[in-house]
Amino acid sequence: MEALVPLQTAGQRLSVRVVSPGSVSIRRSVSGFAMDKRINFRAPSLLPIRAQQMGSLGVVASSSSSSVENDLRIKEWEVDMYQNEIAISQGIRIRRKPPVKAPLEYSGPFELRFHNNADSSPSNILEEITWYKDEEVSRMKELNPLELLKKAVEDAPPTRDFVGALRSAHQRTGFPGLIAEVKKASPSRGILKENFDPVEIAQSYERGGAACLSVLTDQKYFKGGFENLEAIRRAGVKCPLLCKEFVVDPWQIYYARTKGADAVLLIAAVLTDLEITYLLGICKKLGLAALVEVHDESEMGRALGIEGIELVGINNRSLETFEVDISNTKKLLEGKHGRIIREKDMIVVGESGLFTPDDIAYVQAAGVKAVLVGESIVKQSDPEKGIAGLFGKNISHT
Ligand SMILES: O=P(O)(O)OC[C@@H](O)[C@@H](O)c1c[nH]c2ccccc12
Repeated sequence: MEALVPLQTAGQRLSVRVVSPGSVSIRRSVSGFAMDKRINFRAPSLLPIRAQQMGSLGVVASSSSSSVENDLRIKEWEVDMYQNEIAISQGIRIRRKPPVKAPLEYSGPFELRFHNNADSSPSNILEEITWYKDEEVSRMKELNPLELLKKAVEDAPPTRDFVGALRSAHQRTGFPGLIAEVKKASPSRGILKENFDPVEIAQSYERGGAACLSVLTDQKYFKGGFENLEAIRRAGVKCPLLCKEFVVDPWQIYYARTKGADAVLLIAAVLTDLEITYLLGICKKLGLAALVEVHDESEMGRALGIEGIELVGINNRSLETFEVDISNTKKLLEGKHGRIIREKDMIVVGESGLFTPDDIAYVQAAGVKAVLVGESIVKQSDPEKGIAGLFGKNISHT
């Protein structure tokens, strides 16, 4: 992807280059010296339009470099503001970056609006994680450029069938297929397991009859890591693996694929419909399944309107308040939404707060064909037995 927009202004040259689906690099050359600036975009598929908008700089740029820089800042800021507007119109409360005041001399469509949303501390934990992720991903991208990841993906072994594994476990056991989570800690519960050996836990889950595994890769808030995903895959575990991450950029999907993931999580509270559609396309191209996670009616409605979703997760925990209520799964599967899900034969995953055979029976009666469980099984000294305890029955293959 090399969309080039060369702009000639007095004494200097600007060019905009698309470096990855989510970012462009702007190069300013003045008398032989080049300076690069990277801008990340919220809605990557809007990129060609954005690049054209950048083109208008050619008209507004003057010979003074500080004014060119300010024009750039204004464009960058406006792009963020447009993207926030789209998110707000879809009922998304999570802001993807800390709000920034309008650049100097700004006049335009957002003139009267920026102070409404100018609180610069995150409103909840999900927003905090999202803001941190944005920075973290920018750093990681520098170390692992997309071009290299794309090459690595070409040589990567094929992915395993995540959805198929859930369906066949459901058929084999008569219970919802289990996605067992390798989880050391969480912001709401603190450390769940002190002597945490991800490979041992994964193998124990597999022996216990888990259909798939979920591996938390977020380091800062969940004490996870991509090295856990890699190690579990390398240890010969056969269950398909879900990379449990806060995806805000397409680059993360390529990265997950190179680290051994078979599926990724997409959180509807953070991503716009267009982003979900775009990221689903990348997953498909890379042979990955996508678990689209919703928490309320509005997110469920959005997810059902997006073409090509096979797996919907209903999180019983609010990532904004940490409140857990397993009746959320039932509530979101009643009425129209439940009907659409049955018609489309989608798999719904009941997520979080499941501890007992009664809990499993409750969400199964509500209509889920799979469950995602962390705390209640990871905490057991023998996670394999933890699974039998959770279902009230041994569900292993033997
Ligand atoms: O440990 P629990 O309550 O069984 O929950 C597991 C899983 O659902 C939870 O970890 C989870 C669901 N969605 C997420 C998104 C990000 C991080 C973590 C999660």
